[in-house]
This record gives sequence, C-alpha cells and structure tokens, in this order.
Amino acid sequence: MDRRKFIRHSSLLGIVGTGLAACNVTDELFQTNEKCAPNILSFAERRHWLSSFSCNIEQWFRPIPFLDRINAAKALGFSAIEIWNPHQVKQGKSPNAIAQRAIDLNMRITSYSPGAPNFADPNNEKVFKRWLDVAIEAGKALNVSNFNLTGHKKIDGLTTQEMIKNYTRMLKWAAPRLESENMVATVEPYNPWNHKGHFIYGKEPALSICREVNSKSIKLNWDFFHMQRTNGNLITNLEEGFDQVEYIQLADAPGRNQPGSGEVAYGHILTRLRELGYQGFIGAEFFPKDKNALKAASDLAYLAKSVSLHPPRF
Ligand SMILES: O=C(O)C(=O)CO
Repeated sequence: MDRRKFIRHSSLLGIVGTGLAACNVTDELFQTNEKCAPNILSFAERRHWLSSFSCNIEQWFRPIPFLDRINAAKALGFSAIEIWNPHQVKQGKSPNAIAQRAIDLNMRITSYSPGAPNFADPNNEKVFKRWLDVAIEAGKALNVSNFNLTGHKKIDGLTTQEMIKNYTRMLKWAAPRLESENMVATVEPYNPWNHKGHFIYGKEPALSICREVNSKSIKLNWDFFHMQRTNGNLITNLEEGFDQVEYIQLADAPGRNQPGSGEVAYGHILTRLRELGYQGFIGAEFFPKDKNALKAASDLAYLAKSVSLHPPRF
C-alpha cells in the first residue's frame, strides 16, 4: 500500500495522529476518532475488556484494505481477529500474508472460514476432499486449529434428509484426517432470514449431525445471531447443545450489529456461557452500527465489564 494511502487509513483509525486530529468528514463516515465520540471507554479499558472477543475483520472496517484491518482491530483494543476465505487473492489475501501481519502486530487468529464447497452434493465429493487439504494447510499457515464449515446449500432434486445424509457422510470421512491433525471443523447453522436456500438452520439438525459423526474434530460454531433468528430461547438451547460447541460468535438481532443494539440480553447469555465452561474466544461477527467501529468496540467492552467477563484461558 502506498504511504499516502496508509497514512490516510491509519489516521482514520487513530493509529497515526490518534484522537488528536480534529473531527472531519472521514471521522463522521467512519467514526473512530475518540474526540468525536462521547461515552467511549478509554483505550486501556477497552483493551482489557475486549480480550474475550475476536474481531471479525470481514464485517468490521470494510472500506479499508484487508490486511490493514488487522491494524485497525488492534488500534481499537482487540487482541484477536477472525477471518473468512483466506485465499481471496482479489482482496489482497493469502494465508501467509495474513499470518505475517498478525505476527507483526502480535494479534491472534481465532477462526477462519475457508469457503467449503457444497458437500451435501455427491457430485462434489472429490472437490470437497481436495478442498479439505487446502483448508488444513491454511490453518497451519494461520496458526489456528479450528475452521468453519458452511457448504450446506439446498440441492435441487434432493430431499432435506438426503442432503443431511450426504453432508454427514462427508464429515465422517473428514473426521479421522482432522483428528490426526488436531484440528476441528465446525458446522455453522445459519438462519433462514439472512441466508435463504440452505438446509441447516438453527440448533437442529446441526446438533444431530455432530452427535452422529461423534468426533472431537467435528463440532459446532454456535452463532447466537443465527440461533436467535431461527430458534430464540437462547440459554436453554445453549445448555442443550453445549457439549458439541467448539466456537462462539455473536451479534444482536435483528440488525446484526453490536450487542445492545437489538433484542438479545447478552449480559445473561455471556454469564451463562462462562458458567457452562466455555473458555474460548467469542467472535464479534457483526457490522458496527452506523459504521461506528469505535462505538461498537466500546459497547462490546462495556458489556464485558458489566458482567465481569473473564478472558479466554489457554
Ligand atoms: O455468513 C454468515 O452469516 C456467517 O455467519 C459466517 O460465519
């Protein structure tokens, strides 16, 4: 990236020039300038209370080049990020480039989503098998042992039961390979409002699939946003599915912005999550409300502070 561009982006984020610059048009567009933002936790407090969360840099900081979003997340106080397709060359991504930037900034990568082919389709069996190798190699480069599976679009001519059967069969095939690599692939159920045309929505059938595969390497990515939109009843459902949960993500509903912007009582939920024994990161997979990243980070930190959320343990 050329220097002028870097300085422009960095200033937007308060990396260069920090909050001392006067508020300007870009701050209004992409509000991260602390001077413009009342009721914002200080950087030190944010950094402390954000330590449980992993910033989804696919949904945050969308106007800026991909790798620089890692700097942006750090500048807001995050110590971890999650990503989607690490091979998207057009976006300036490659597993090695992402890993290097994360290492340079001492940022951890907690999950990646390498764009699984639709493996409920028996015609995709070979593609899926080749893809699994690529996904595993990406994880090694990124230094992260869990990745997210989607690949559950409806297929014309197949019943839901048939699609689930094919999907489960491929996971049973993948499980021993993943176990030998000490990696975990997570099934992520979506919700029918934001993702039309899938066959895995909400708690069931994702939970049954994982129970049937019965492997420490095939677990759930439990995204409270999708769960709320599909099933509601968040605490009871979490308790029932918790034995299969590997990774957690959140967003408020229905807007998919930060907690506090919608209908979900996240204070209770995060408290129960830690009581149940979840010790990992929580993916902040949402769009900062009004594109105000600083406010979103501060709101998230306030939430953690309000319930004294203890940081992940490793
Ligand atoms: O694409 C989505 O909605 C996701 O939740 C991916 O993790």
